Amino acid sequence: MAKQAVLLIGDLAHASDEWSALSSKYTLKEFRKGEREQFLSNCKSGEYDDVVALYRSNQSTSETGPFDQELISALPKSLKYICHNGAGYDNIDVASCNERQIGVSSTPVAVDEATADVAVFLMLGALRHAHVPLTALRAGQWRGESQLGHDPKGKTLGILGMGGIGRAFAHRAQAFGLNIIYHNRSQLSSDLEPSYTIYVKTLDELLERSDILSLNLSLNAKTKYIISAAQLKKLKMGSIIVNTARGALINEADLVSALESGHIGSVGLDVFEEEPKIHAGLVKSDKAFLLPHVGTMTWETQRDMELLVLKNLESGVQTGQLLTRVPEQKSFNWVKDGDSALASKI
Ligand SMILES: NC(=O)c1ccc[n+]([C@@H]2O[C@H](COP(=O)([O-])OP(=O)(O)OC[C@H]3O[C@@H](n4cnc5c(N)ncnc54)[C@H](O)[C@@H]3O)[C@@H](O)[C@H]2O)c1
Repeated sequence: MAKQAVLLIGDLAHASDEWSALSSKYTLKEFRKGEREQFLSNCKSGEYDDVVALYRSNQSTSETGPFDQELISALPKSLKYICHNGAGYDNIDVASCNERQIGVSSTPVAVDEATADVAVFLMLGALRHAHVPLTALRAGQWRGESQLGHDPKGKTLGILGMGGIGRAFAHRAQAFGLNIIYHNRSQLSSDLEPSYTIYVKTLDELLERSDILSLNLSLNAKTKYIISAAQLKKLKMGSIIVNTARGALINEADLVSALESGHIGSVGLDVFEEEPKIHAGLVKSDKAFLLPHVGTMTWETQRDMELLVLKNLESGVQTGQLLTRVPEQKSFNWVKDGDSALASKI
């Protein structure tokens, strides 16, 4: 019997050997580099007509463009699984995948620790206005215009979105003596909810009580601009915002106005509304501690993410189950539930 085919889109940096080893079981096809038009044309020509599962990533969006309705409708009829490398998958039109009954997995869990580490780094950087001494030192001005910062101890940290990264951040934040409150779509079950956190029922209450607000929820049509001028006003004067989730959760222009007025004391941001473009008001602000979306950029985490995508791909092809299927697909009757016990150990 002919081997089933799997397709790699974009590059692998850490799991090339594991990918190559799959050739004993599957026909390996690759679209490592190219343009969207070329990829669409390959789909139409029948080149991928035997492909059952594909590997893609946030990075490979630069080769194919987003997996939007146009691209998903061009994918071969044989395709059953899109195994995505990235915890965020806002560049995949999941609704179109649902229509075609294509399963989609992402890489939660593997990203939690590294991204939470960056959230801590950003929180401390924002509390200390670290941008000023860092740039002064390299300009030969020693401390330059550095001013006193703030301690985290005794402040209230409000976490919006208490998933894997939110919980990993809470775990770290506890060590700094912060009081931790959170708001989530629903309160976490007792086995998931850390004992040192308090659930608040509304976003408004979270905003009103927080000294530091951390965004840890996913971006979708409902959460875009969840923090805009009206929500920023509800935060205390001088409060701090940390965002490691997605830039478009915050209206960046409103954020810049709030920073300029002093209502927001400082920000620590890893993500931006129109990456790689950054609002000029943020770039020039001494109150903004900024990183260029490096949340998961460690050797260990990048390798774990690549391996998890390959595990999803194999699990899909072998058993019909994805280990870390995106939550939007969990209620469909064509979905076979993954082995959640296994997924939680990854
Ligand atoms: N900076 C980076 O490099 C980086 C790395 C990994 C992930 N991320 C981003 O972080 C986000 C969170 O990742 P995660 O793995 O913790 O996701 P997750 O799915 O485990 O958690 C998200 C949480 O947000 C909650 N939520 C969703 N909508 C909400 C709403 N309207 N109000 C309140 N809560 C809501 C969900 O209930 C869930 O508990 C991802 O979606 C991704 O975009 C960024």
